[in-house]
Amino acid sequence: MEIGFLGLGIMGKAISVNLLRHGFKVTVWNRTLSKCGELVELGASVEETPAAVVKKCQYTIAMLSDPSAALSVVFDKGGVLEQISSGKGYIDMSTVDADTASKISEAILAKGGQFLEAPVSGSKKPAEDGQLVILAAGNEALYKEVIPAFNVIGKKSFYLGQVGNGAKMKLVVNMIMGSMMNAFSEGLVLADRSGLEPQVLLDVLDLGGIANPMFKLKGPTMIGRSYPPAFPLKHQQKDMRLALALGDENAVSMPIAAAANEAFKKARSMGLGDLDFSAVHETLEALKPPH
Ligand SMILES: NC(=O)C1=CN([C@@H]2O[C@H](COP(=O)(O)OP(=O)(O)OC[C@H]3O[C@@H](n4cnc5c(N)ncnc54)[C@H](OP(=O)(O)O)[C@@H]3O)[C@@H](O)[C@H]2O)C=CC1
Ligand SMILES: O=CC(=O)O
Repeated sequence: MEIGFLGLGIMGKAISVNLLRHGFKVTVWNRTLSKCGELVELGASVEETPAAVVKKCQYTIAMLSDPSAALSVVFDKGGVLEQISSGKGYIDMSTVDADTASKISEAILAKGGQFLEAPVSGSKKPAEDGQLVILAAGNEALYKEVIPAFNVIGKKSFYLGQVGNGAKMKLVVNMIMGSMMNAFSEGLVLADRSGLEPQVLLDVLDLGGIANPMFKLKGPTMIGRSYPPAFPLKHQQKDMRLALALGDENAVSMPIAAAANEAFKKARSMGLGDLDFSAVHETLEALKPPH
């Protein structure tokens, strides 16, 4: 199966490499074209525009930073819409809101193409290992056609029905994750400031009912105040913002998510947006050196 791939950031690169390793032919494009070099060394082809990728491939996957990037790659000059047509499928794995997914879907359908939104849960390492959770919605026939690729990309795919449901599910999951990260961070500081050993807190948490892979993975680096980006903080804040907007639309009060969003915004204002989202830890006053 020949797959086009648009967007070679942390996730797009890991997914494309994984597809190549499993024998898929992959043609890539990235806004900063120089980032395609590493993929070419691994056997990928490269094209100079999203339109050229879509022209070449029956199926094209996108993995882009946010709604504005996802829209730009479809609608701008040299974009997906210029070449999408009957018999071609476009699969957007970016985390966006339901309105953005619907706008893209309508435009692709108007040109005779097929559309699937397929945001993913899981970060850099699960992407490298083909262990993502895929939250697909839209054209069910296209979903079935691309299952061989989804089986390589993820450990489980969900088909969630109409376009928008994938985006909503992803935003709900990341709203919970962002809130958890803030509670975890406060707990690490509280343990430290009250005279406990944070590493022992991690051991206790890991044996109890709230043990989870995120605490296990991020805890040690947070204690060391090191935040190499797996999931950039600016994207987590974007997801909190979009989840809060979904809450507004549905009159769902989310005070905990709102507070978490403020913490991520504060982290961005401190210049931490490109670090891992666990860097929200640095916003806590207690971590700052005394004056
Ligand atoms: N990292 C993670 O753990 C996870 C991320 N996600 C989601 O996946 C998506 C990608 O995340 P990630 O790979 O981490 O992000 P990165 O910031 O590493 O990569 C973003 C990608 O989007 C491209 N891009 C940004 N703006 C534009 C634009 N205006 N036009 C065209 N391309 C653009 C970038 O191109 P360029 O190289 O030129 O800047 C790059 O290829 C996001 O929606 C994120 O929320 C979902 C699950 C996990
Ligand atoms: O969107 C991020 C993730 O870890 O999932």
